[in-house]
Amino acid sequence: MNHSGLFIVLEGIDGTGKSTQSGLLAEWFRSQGREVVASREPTDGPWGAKIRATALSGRLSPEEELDLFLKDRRQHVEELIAPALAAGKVVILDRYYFSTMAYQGSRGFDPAEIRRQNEAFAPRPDLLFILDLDVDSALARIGGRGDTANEFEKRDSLAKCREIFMALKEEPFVHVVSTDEGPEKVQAAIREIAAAHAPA
Ligand SMILES: Nc1ncnc2c1ncn2[C@@H]1O[C@H](COP(=O)(O)OP(=O)(O)OP(=O)(O)O)[C@@H](O)[C@H]1O
Ligand SMILES: Cc1cn([C@H]2C[C@H](O)[C@@H](COP(=O)(O)O)O2)c(=O)[nH]c1=O
Repeated sequence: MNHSGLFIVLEGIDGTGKSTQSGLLAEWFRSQGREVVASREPTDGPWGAKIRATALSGRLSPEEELDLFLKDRRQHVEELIAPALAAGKVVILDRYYFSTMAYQGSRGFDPAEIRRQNEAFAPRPDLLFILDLDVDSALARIGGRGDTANEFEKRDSLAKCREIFMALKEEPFVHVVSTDEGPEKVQAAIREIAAAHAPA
């Protein structure tokens, strides 16, 4: 999909700092005078809400879960992402179909097939930041946030998710950023890469 906007996605296992960094990045682009649409997946729409409920009540079957994420994303692309990019805005997502590759891939689906299914309707981002942190540190941060690990945040599953994310690292639009250091340092690294790609 050709567009005049800038499409940035942040990915990584739970607790790596995606929400923190996407908020800071949106703030920075707005300070540069850019119009920004920041969003997340699962979305706050009907399908996304259904998915979020299962984080506490217990996960659906892998097939049902994948179906809901695809339904949520189709609505997200149609109603928010595609129109914003067409209008030349900066779109910043906290998770996208790479999370589907990782989390539903860790439940037995082929990540490459998930990617093919999604890229049939979901535009590939201009920049993908994979925030990387070891699983135990990520789980500790979830605890530090005041949350207890939910049904999506089991240690062994997150380790598999991390592997699937890292398998993307050689692709030209992918940038792996360790979040071992403080939020400000991580954001400085992200902004340096984003600035080099932001159209004048
Ligand atoms: N670089 C960092 N160093 C230390 N703590 C951090 C860093 N970035 C974020 N945190 C803290 O770690 C916790 C998790 O951060 P955040 O919620 O942004 O992660 P996330 O990747 O969006 O998690 P989830 O996928 O579970 O929503 C928060 O308490 C946040 O304040
Ligand atoms: C987009 C997407 C997300 N997930 C999982 C990953 C998370 O554990 C939960 C909720 O996301 P949040 O970042 O904690 O808000 O959903 C998934 O399994 N598949 C996906 O496609």
